[in-house]
Amino acid sequence: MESLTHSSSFLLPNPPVDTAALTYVLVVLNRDLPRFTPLLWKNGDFELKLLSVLISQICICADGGANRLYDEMPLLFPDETALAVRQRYKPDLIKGDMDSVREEVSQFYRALIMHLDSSFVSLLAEVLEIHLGTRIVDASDDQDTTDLHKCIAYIRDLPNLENENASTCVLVAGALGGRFDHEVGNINVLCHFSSTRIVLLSDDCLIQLLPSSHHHKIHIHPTIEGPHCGLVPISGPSKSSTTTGLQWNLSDTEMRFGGLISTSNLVKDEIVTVRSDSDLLWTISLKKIR
Ligand SMILES: Nc1ncnc2c1ncn2[C@@H]1O[C@H](COP(=O)(O)OP(=O)(O)OP(=O)(O)O)[C@@H](O)[C@H]1O
Ligand SMILES: Cc1ncc(C[n+]2csc(CCO)c2C)c(N)n1
Repeated sequence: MESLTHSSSFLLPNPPVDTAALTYVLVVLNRDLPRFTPLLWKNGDFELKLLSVLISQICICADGGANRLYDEMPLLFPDETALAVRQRYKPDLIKGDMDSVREEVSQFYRALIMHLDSSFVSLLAEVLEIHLGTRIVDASDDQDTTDLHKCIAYIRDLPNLENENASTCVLVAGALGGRFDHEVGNINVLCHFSSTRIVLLSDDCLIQLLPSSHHHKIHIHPTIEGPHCGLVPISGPSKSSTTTGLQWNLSDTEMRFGGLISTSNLVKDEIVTVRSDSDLLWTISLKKIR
């Protein structure tokens, strides 16, 4: 069976080069904006941003997630004007049923053409006819899937990412805390799009799916994450799960809700390995100091 490698190196202030092996897409949800969100925005610099349009790194707001970006991103940069911050962190797309995003916010981003200082960049944009204002996609006709689901479906179907599902990683900011129905809905999105790498993030922890189709090798970065972690059989009972690198390892162990699930575990090594006959959620705490 093939092995998948996982790493939270996207949260490091200076990510190692191997982070670039994945194409990251950021989705901002309608929940407190994690304070590390600017770090996830590899393309916060507008020149890089333009280049990154060409390599498909994008930021999408799920409906009311745009309000969070508009209201809360400037608070993370108290020495700058709100306008300067909003210009730098402009979403490429706002998608959802549009019952939460405020009109002034969608109007602001729709009209926002990135401020271009570099004549080379503006010329390139002109030649390539790149539209720099935010696209707004109203998907209010679908009341059966969540806004996050709609955003992931959009990413999965992007023509230039279609054949690169395995090397695309969607980082979802603001996925946890607050309403439990939303949290469960977000976890359900991990299960629905199980072949897409998706990481749910809050200030406190991250959650991702470890599909049973693969063995898993998780690189732990102790400066930013751990030690608390958990493994949860999310799609039904697991007859056999085996791990290394944890304080309480599983060894061909059965897990199910109502029986044993692995919560309040601790990472011990810098590499954790997991294999299971059932899809598991991996969760690890994130450190406050970053
Ligand atoms: N409290 C929360 N916890 C976790 N995720 C959330 C929370 N609130 C919103 N989200 C996420 O942000 C997305 C956009 O939120 P938004 O409030 O715009 O959704 P909504 O469709 O208006 O929700 P609802 O109509 O149920 O209030 C949701 O699809 C969900 O993924
Ligand atoms: C059985 C069932 N339960 C809840 C909803 C409602 N719902 C689920 S996702 C969504 C869109 C939220 O942006 C809405 C309104 C439904 N359709 N079917």
